[in-house]
Amino acid sequence: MSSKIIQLNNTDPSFDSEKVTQSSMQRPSSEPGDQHTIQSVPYSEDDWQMDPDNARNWSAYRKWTATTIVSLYTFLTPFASTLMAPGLPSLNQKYNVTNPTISAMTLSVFLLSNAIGPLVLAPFSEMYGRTWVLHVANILSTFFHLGCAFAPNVGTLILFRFLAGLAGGAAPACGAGSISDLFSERDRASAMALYSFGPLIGPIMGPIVGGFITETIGVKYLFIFLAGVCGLVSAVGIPLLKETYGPVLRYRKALKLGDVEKAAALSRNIPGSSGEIWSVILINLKRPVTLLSRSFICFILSLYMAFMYGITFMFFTTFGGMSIFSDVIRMLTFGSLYYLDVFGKTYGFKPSVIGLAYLGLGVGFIIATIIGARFSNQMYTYLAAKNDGKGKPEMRMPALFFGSFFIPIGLLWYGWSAQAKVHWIMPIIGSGIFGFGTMTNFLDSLDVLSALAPHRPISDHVPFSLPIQLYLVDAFTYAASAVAATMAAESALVGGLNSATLDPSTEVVIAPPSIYLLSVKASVRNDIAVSAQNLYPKDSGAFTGEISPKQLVDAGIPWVILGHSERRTIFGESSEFVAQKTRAALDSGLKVILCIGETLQQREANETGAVNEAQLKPVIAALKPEDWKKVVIAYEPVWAIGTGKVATSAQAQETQAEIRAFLSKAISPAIASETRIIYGGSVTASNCKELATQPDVDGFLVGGASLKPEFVDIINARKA
Ligand SMILES: O=C[C@H](O)COP(=O)(O)O
Repeated sequence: MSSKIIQLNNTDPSFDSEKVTQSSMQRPSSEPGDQHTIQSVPYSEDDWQMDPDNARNWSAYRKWTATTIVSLYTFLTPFASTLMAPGLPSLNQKYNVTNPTISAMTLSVFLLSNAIGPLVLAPFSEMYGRTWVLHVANILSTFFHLGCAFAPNVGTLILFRFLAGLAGGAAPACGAGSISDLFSERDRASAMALYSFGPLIGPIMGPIVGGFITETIGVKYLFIFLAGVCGLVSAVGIPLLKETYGPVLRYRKALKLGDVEKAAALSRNIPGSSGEIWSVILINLKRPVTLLSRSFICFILSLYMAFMYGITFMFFTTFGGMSIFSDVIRMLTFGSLYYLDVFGKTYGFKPSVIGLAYLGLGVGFIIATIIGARFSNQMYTYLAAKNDGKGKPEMRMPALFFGSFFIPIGLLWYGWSAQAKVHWIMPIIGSGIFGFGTMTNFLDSLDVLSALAPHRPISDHVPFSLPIQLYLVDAFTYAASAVAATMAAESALVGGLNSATLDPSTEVVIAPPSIYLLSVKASVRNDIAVSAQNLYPKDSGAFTGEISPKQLVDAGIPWVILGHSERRTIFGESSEFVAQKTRAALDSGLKVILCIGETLQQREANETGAVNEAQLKPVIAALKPEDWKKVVIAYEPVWAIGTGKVATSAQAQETQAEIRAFLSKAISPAIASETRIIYGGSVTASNCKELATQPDVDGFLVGGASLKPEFVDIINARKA
């Protein structure tokens, strides 16, 4: 056989959300005999929910202090981005810049790197904790802004702006995750409102403050001022903001208590803990594209939010007084420099007073954060109560509709009153109504995403950037806190495989529990296929809880394992039923890993050959000769599965040669020789090499060892 299949069959419940969840609900996971469950959760989720160190159990004062600091960090990024806009002409003069592209780049390079920053920094935040990523990035920002202030030429200025934008990505990467750490879905809206206030107020305050600084003390002080503000926020933030991220807190707590074993087990819940950091970063970089192209919900929400941000920024530019910044936005949004200067030209406000016209918007934002957030929470609670107390992300939607209603009203009010040149307070009131609708809207769009994905940096809602918004959507794969730990395990496992050097002549198929099929498929490298662990042999009908062959095919899953000994013994599946499933799978175009094998009792009674033949016969009867191209037989002696008692290479070879001989006799010698027969049962890195030398062992079905780094060695068993 030219290739073999190594199949990762995750029967270890540290990767199985259902078992982890059950253990947390029904019994302490340290209960004897629950060895699989306790591997990655040494004390249960229930214990952690009650733990005073869990950020959700902190005092209200501590929680709101943390939220305020996070909001301050989040404010800094858009503030830094727009503060220099009014100073652009002076910067052009200072650095002799005549090329408009280079001039625009000094401003916009920040946005570019700020879009990339969260993709790189988010994995770090989940490995080392959110708080220190925020602190370190802000300290670095301070230096980068100073670099801008003292840049000797425009190239250096662009470089430091790029670096400042990159470091500024920490707040979008960690901010919303911190809020989710601190508040449950039900009482998160007000905190999210405070958190979202920074990103919305930042781009408004930036040009106003920037204009004053440029006019009064000079353009260089824009960056010195920024560095000062960042330094100040660090000075307040470092002592006051403590780590909020659960997996890191639990790990640190175990270390502090000197429980090295528990710490080692908990570290498995932290992505990248096995050193595959770059692979995790790569997955993060790919994930927005994957989700944007494969999830309609993510796509449509991202599109909607991008549209809303576009309208908001177009709206800002009509106030007047931010010449270059307004022009850049206008070019990007209208494609021309069509000019509106409502408060400058229509109402004759001086440039320094135009900034005050933004106060109407600010009032709208504040009312939205108070009333809109409360309305959103009440609506959510009401709908959840009607649904037996179970909240759903969609329950945020009515509040979003409510917010959306005020946006056109505000815009019409603003535009009409300005056009009619009625008193200046009227367009300001219109802007307030618009601000109220926008803020309520942002909160609810983000809450929908947040509810879908509480543990990811999802509401990285720094305005301006579609890539950042798309990144938020990454969180969509992380459905609920109960599975977050196992998802982290998935991420680590897939990350480890993605970064490994694998024998190209080995075909690798991984078979996660069904709940992870799609996410694993989306994140695993292309040369590794994904398999289901079971199916039901009907394409339609009322078979609640079962997965049909057609559903697997529709989901792009090419393989399925059938006849595993646990299906046969625990679920009483007969060989006839396994044959029926095999037929249905092949009819749908799936490939099958067909498990057979004897119990210890049967081996001791010398019935191994007869048992294997009896399990194969119904399948042989159900299949046509050409079907066998799509079938791999996995010989798994039941006594070797999960017991640590691997079959000797001689036992495996002898039995698998017998199976091949039987195929030869029952079907044909050609099919017998072409069909791959793999071995499963306590395969490890230390026994795989010898097993792999056997002529009738064409690969392995690996359970427990597939969850460890040694799985890569098993895949490479035939490599010298
Ligand atoms: O499903 C997996 C196989 O049954 C083998 O499991 P194991 O390698 O943990 O013994």
